[in-house]
Amino acid sequence: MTILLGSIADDYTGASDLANTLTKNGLRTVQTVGIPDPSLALPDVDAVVVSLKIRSVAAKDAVAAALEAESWLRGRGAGHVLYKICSTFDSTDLGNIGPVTEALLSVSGGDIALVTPAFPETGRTVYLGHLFVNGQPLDESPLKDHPLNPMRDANLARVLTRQSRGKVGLVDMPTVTGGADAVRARLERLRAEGAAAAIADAVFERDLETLGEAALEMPVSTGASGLGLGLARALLRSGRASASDGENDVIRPVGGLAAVVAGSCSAATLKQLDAAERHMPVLRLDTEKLLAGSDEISAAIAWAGERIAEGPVAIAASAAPEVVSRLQARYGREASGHAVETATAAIAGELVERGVRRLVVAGGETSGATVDRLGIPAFLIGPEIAPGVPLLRTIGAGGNDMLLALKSGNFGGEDFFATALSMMR
Ligand SMILES: Nc1ncnc2c1ncn2[C@@H]1O[C@H](COP(=O)(O)OP(=O)(O)OP(=O)(O)O)[C@@H](O)[C@H]1O
Ligand SMILES: O=C(O)[C@@H](O)C(=O)CO
Repeated sequence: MTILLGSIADDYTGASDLANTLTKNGLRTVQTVGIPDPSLALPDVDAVVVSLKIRSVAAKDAVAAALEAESWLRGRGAGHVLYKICSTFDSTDLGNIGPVTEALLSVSGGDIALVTPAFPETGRTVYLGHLFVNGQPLDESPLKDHPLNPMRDANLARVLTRQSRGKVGLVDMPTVTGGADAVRARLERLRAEGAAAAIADAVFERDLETLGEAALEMPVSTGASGLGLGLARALLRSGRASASDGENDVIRPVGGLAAVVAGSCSAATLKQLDAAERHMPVLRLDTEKLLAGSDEISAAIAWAGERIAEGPVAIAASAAPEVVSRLQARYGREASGHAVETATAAIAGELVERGVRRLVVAGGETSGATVDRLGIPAFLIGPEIAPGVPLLRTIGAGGNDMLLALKSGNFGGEDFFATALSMMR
């Protein structure tokens, strides 16, 4: 297998989001969970997205994991590696976007990376280096209350500078509008001034096509699905890849029981859970009890056991910002996040033990913990459920094929859970 485009995703929902975009734009794509075992038979593809769970870990651990994935991808021919980050630039000042980008550059012989989280299809745009989420500056959007990495600064050059050793420049909108040559010239100037990363403006898909064309000539870039779209279209335009129609085998029915497990506390997920109550039983976990060590997991499994034969059920740790803050004040931000993830993953694991084969998971960290717990090695990419969320089919799960959707916290319309389950048979 020779890979044209390699990607390292900092979380699993982000990986499926990017894999969805690459597939929709004509690249045959597979999503692996970590570096695949050599015994895993992967289909012949143009792009591999290696999912890692490194968004919220210490920078040195994120760098080590990303470099290992980079070496695996380059060893299979990847000429360009995209570091897939969140379209809302989720990270902290000690965070990993800067260190991982710089480490990938240093091993690949590159000297500057284009960086843009723009993904216009889901309302993420970058103008003069500032990120807007559905028209609101990042620091005024619901992301200001994120449980793990509250985003309180919309100026991405400033955010990235705080995480980086090198200088951070800007490829502004007038430059992007000038086309790929203007972007190349700007990058040349920034490089000469010693910048190792350049935040790039993008508001429309055509901006991402321009950036994709320029980025493809360099070994490394960092961005969200929008940059993936630009890179995929540039690969097709260059004739190096030819458009594919996607994988039909993905939607073959799997049968079994169906469930939703949610750990995302995003405004979108909270609304989706309220809407789900119209279609299915929804259990809201008591996270105080969960962390106090009471038997909340067994109680949740017993609750599901009484209902699931009749149809899908949903179990959610998700809570409003003030509830999350109370738990964090008591146990600490990382410890409470980790404990809740471990519990939701354990619940998902038990549900699968009891016959669930169609599973929707909401939240990146939650999905990472769940997919790891289930030991799934890789996914084929199916049709899109909502922008940024494809239907996934497990690869290498033995006789236990499953259909999954890993929903990024902020993605999907109000009826996302019902829509996703209706596409899984
Ligand atoms: N009630 C709660 N109190 C405290 N933390 C919680 C609670 N419910 C969930 N969490 C934690 O909040 C974090 C939510 O992060 P997660 O990545 O799963 O969702 P998200 O950030 O909305 O999704 P994405 O990363 O895809 O945007 C997880 O660590 C989860 O365990
Ligand atoms: O880019 C996004 O917003 C998502 O793919 C994601 O990474 C959320 O975890």
